[in-house]
Amino acid sequence: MVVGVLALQGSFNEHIAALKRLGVKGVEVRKPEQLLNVSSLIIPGGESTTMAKLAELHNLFPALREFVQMGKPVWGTCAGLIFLANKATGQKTGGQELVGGLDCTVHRNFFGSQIQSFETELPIPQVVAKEGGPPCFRAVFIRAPAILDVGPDVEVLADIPVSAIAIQKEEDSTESGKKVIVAVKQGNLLATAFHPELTADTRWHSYFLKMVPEIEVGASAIVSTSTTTQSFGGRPIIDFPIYQ
Ligand SMILES: NC(=O)CC[C@H](N)C(=O)O
Repeated sequence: MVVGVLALQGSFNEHIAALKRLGVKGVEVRKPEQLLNVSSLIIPGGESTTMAKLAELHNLFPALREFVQMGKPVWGTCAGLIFLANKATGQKTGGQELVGGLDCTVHRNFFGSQIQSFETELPIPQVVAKEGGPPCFRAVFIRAPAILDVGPDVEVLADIPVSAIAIQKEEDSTESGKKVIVAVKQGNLLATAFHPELTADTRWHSYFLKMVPEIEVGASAIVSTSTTTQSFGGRPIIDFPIYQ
């Protein structure tokens, strides 16, 4: 079986390239019927409201919801996390359609706009326990969401302290100094507020593939990640043409 990558907008090519490094074929999914041919699905980062409008246009939401409810492994990165959340705050006027299934509330742009994008080293023991390698992962946050609360069946894989800069909207109940959740797993669902596909470390993709029974995964390749960053007030800012 092959892994589907929702290819409406955003970083779907980067996910396909990461899967290829693991010897797994990723196929672009744009139509509901294409979901019949894949064993699992990655919903990439991008612009979630644009992706939602395109998904509506292609009548994808009913099929995506059925795919999740069938227990098929689905991994949402950034905008993909927003897609999977049962509830999203900080939406644009008029809101956006969600696939749902992940028992959490996500703030769509918790860390702010493009200029507040950043990267950091995140310790993620549950993934290291399965994949080995260094204890930390390079986490690339681009106009990133954050998970404000989770239900009882959601396993928190990573969280980070909230700096004052990160609090963008008065409705955020999270005061500076508290933590927000940025990676979770709930049964067949995996979600990260950051972009492993934008680094050369394929351990996240290998971890996800181990959730897919039909797929044999080779050893994950850990290549030192060197994202192009420039510092801005001490916070490395990601300069990713893909998101400009
Ligand atoms: N890098 C991303 O996927 C950004 C997602 C963005 N917060 C949005 O809602 O569109």
